[in-house]
Amino acid sequence: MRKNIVAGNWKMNNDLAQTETLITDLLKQTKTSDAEVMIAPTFTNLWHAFQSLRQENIEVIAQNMHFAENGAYTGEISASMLKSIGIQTVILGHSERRAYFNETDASLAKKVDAALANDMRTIFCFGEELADRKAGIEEAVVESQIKNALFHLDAEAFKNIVLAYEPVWAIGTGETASPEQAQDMHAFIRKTLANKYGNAVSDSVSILYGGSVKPNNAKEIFGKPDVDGGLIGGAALKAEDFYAIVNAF
Ligand SMILES: O=C[C@H](O)COP(=O)(O)O
Repeated sequence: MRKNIVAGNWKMNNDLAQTETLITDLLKQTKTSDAEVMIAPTFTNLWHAFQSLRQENIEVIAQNMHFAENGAYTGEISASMLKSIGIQTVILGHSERRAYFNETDASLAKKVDAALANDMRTIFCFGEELADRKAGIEEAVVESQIKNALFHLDAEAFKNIVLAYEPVWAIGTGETASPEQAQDMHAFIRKTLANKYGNAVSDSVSILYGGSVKPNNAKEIFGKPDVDGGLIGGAALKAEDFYAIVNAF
């Protein structure tokens, strides 16, 4: 079902002590919106964060996982390992994973399958680079990322998929897509889904925007009809800023 979601992607930030401090600060905040709240700490802090927040309205999610169930994949973590410590949701396809760790639409399709096979929810990220937007091919790029990684799925699978549109040029740069640019792309994404799966699927999938969302721009971005929340990087590292964004709905 389509929901408002605000997910904080902590990326490779916060050791255990810093994680404890940030969680303490998060628990001091008041939520006034209906948004589902999630945080994605590093793997080493998932168990601690999960234990600290299991009674709270903050879901602890993973930033990545491998597509295999187990085996000789040094340094990797599987869906069932995440499930075994209570993690139900995983971010897949972040542009940093694609850029620095050679993740491709094909490998991401396998990861999505592994998450679904383990009954996990996926926040699937995609988005164009600056050169794509300058060349006017941003919709074609986004369409191919979605098609190549997700269109082998049946309609039922989309109950466990959340989409996150993150234009690469807006991530960590302070340069946000305008609310209109975000809305235009989100409407295009919904149309792409509708063409393949029909309106029942396209209307029910949450589509998040990510890329320099801050307390001072969240309200305008979240006010657009096809924007169902945000995937937040830098601003998720300060509890007050993160909750100002959560409460922007
Ligand atoms: O996963 C989060 C996105 O990469 C956005 O990061 P940012 O809010 O620091 O631009």
